Amino acid sequence: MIRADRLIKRFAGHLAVDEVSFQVERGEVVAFLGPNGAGKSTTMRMLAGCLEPDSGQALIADFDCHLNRRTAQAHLGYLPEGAPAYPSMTARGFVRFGLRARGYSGANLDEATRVALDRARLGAMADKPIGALSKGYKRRAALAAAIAHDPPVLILDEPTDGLDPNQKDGVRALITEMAPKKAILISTHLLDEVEAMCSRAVVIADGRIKMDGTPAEVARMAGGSLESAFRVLTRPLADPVISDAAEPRS
Ligand SMILES: Nc1ncnc2c1ncn2[C@@H]1O[C@H](COP(=O)(O)OP(=O)(O)OP(=O)(O)O)[C@@H](O)[C@H]1O
Repeated sequence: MIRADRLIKRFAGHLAVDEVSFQVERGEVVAFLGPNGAGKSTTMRMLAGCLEPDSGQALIADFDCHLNRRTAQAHLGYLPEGAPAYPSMTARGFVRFGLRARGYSGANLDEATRVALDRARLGAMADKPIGALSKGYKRRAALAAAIAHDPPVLILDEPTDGLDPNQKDGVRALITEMAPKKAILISTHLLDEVEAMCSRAVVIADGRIKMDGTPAEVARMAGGSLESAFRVLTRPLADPVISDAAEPRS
């Protein structure tokens, strides 16, 4: 359902994404892991059809994200980094706006809006301007808009960023609930999140894929802990190599 095939992206000569390839099938929740600046958001933006790759192909539900962008995006819910871009709109208005653009109207529009706001737990905040919401509620407004049309593919860039622990649990539960019918790619820096809800982890550093496996397989390559594996796999090239790969850096 999601396919990155040798994606390459340069910014002013800097190679941000370097021949990245992986796939996500229906029923999978795949974690996209990597240090700051590794190339996660850039890859996700290319998969979402928001950024053109220099070369390689991004496919959503077998549709090319650039040659066939509108059809690909019809199958996709994308939560970008940060907050929705319309601070004077309410969260409800923002969700309705997105649904209308996708052709929803009348009772279907009302029902899809109600379900999305409910699933993202907006509560009374649904009718306040987005600009007046806290960071966590802004994030939830964006999440509601991403899932409102019940797409088969979700690309969620740090979906729990800015949420308090209870709300993090709520979003994880929502992702787990949606997982059987969807292909879901999430980026996160929270390794407990990966163990709690992801069936696979793709690790990226310096724009290149370092490992693609189940969380247990990734953890096993460095003594059984995801944190140690993350450190070993994403260690800057200039760092000295530790003789025992099973030991995390201090
Ligand atoms: N629009 C842009 N113009 C120039 N450089 C960019 C642009 N977007 C990203 N980059 C660079 O590309 C590299 C990858 O950035 P990206 O945002 O994809 O990383 P990331 O893995 O999502 O990081 P983080 O975990 O901090 O969100 C970085 O070096 C970043 O500075």
